[in-house]
Amino acid sequence: MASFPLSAKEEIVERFLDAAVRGDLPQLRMLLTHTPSLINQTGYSGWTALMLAARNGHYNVVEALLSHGCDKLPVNSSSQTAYDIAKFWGHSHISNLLAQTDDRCSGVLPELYFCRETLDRQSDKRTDKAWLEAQQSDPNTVYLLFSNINPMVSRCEEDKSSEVLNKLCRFRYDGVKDLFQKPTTKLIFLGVEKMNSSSSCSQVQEGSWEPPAWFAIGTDEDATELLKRCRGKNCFFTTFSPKIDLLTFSEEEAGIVAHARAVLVWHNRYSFCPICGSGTSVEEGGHKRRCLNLKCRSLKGVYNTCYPQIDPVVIMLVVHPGRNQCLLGRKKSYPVGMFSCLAGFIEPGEAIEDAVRREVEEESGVKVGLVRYICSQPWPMPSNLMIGCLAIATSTNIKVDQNEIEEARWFTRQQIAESLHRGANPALMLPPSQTIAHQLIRYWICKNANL
Ligand SMILES: NC(=O)c1ccc[n+]([C@@H]2O[C@H](COP(=O)([O-])OP(=O)(O)OC[C@H]3O[C@@H](n4cnc5c(N)ncnc54)[C@H](O)[C@@H]3O)[C@@H](O)[C@H]2O)c1
Ligand SMILES: [Mg+2]
Ligand SMILES: [Mg+2]
Ligand SMILES: [Mg+2]
Ligand SMILES: [Zn+2]
Repeated sequence: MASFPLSAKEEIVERFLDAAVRGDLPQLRMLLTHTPSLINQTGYSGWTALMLAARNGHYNVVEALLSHGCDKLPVNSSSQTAYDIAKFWGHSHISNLLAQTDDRCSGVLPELYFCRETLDRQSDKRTDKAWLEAQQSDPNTVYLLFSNINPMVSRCEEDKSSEVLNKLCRFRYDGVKDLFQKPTTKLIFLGVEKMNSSSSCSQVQEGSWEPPAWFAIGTDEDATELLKRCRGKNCFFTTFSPKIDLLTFSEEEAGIVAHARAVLVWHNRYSFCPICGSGTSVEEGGHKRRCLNLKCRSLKGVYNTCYPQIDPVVIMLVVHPGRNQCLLGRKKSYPVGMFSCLAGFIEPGEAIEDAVRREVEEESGVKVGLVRYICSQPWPMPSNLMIGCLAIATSTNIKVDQNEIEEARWFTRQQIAESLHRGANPALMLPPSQTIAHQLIRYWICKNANL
């Protein structure tokens, strides 16, 4: 077979990869110092230096590559990451190293967006009326304002490179107390601040530090009037494209928004007793509604209609029986090129596993066998609980239910890894990292191909 001379660039890539194969750390370091862009390059074999070092058991080379910020996500033509390769060849010290360092190939999910419990909910305090009243007028208490279920926010101008764009507007008692007089105002006790490094040390030591309480206020007052309380600051309510706006809080604030929105939307929907239609009173720091009709059945025994409701939804990454492809679908409403995990509401009397199997078959015609729960995420659009699973398909033919989704397709690990690694490409855009769908997909890619 004729061989063609290598270009200067190809030659240096091959020298770099050869150093990784041989475990020649000084040579590898020298090349990397001269040409840092070599780090994630692949040669003719389609393997990166990390894969080659992992294959040949060169722990120190893997370590050096990782310390230079090497990407662990790329896969070879057999859809194996460096982690898979190290594991396959029995280099457990290397696969352990690849699994430990950072979030991405560990097969361990990072904390999900909307999941951080920034406040201590102190649910026992919800029935302590005197304590709640004292907190309301306390000058340290923090109030968040919601127009309907949308929080008042200001644009974060400090760090333009950050993904955090919106910051919750915080008010003190004097700035909002007039709203308490209105009968339609809802006041939700969200919890108290957890002690952290910013809590005053001397006060904590003396035991005199009382963590500030946080409340959400839901009001139907005119939004423009409400915004005047910010005195000219760049504030607004997240009414426009709520999904996008709600994904641009800090992790700390996202969890608080998820809690408040789900409770407020429940108040909006359940202002009258669902059992007898009478009016209701609000109790327990906004976490309960009691029917005012003394003869109502809801006052006897436990009625879940008295408490905030959430809707459980299954969301699943369906894996091909051959393990190297996954099934993603797109709704008409998705941005062009975006595909995501299939999802659907759990129906009454249905177990999670059955809901997964039914929704996948309804939407794509694909049959599912094994279902494994992975993680969950509150999804305040407005009050879903997303239950994330991996599911193994037992059939592969796709027949889409056009009412629910526009298209479903099998994607290879390579296609997914490339989209995660290089960002959106015209063929495949994955949902943003704040979604459980994205994290399930990443989790599957980062794990060993054998589930
Ligand atoms: N966080 C994520 O990554 C992510 C990804 C996909 C979907 N989701 C969320 O999951 C939810 C459900 O997904 P879906 O729309 O594909 O569900 P789905 O496939 O069950 O289809 C929705 C349809 O089912 C019916 N339905 C049945 N029970 C319902 C209920 N309790 N509430 C509302 N409608 C019900 C309605 O006709 C509705 O149009 C969506 O609202 C979406 O917000 C989140
Ligand atoms: Mg669906
Ligand atoms: Mg469905
Ligand atoms: Mg459904
Ligand atoms: Zn009633």
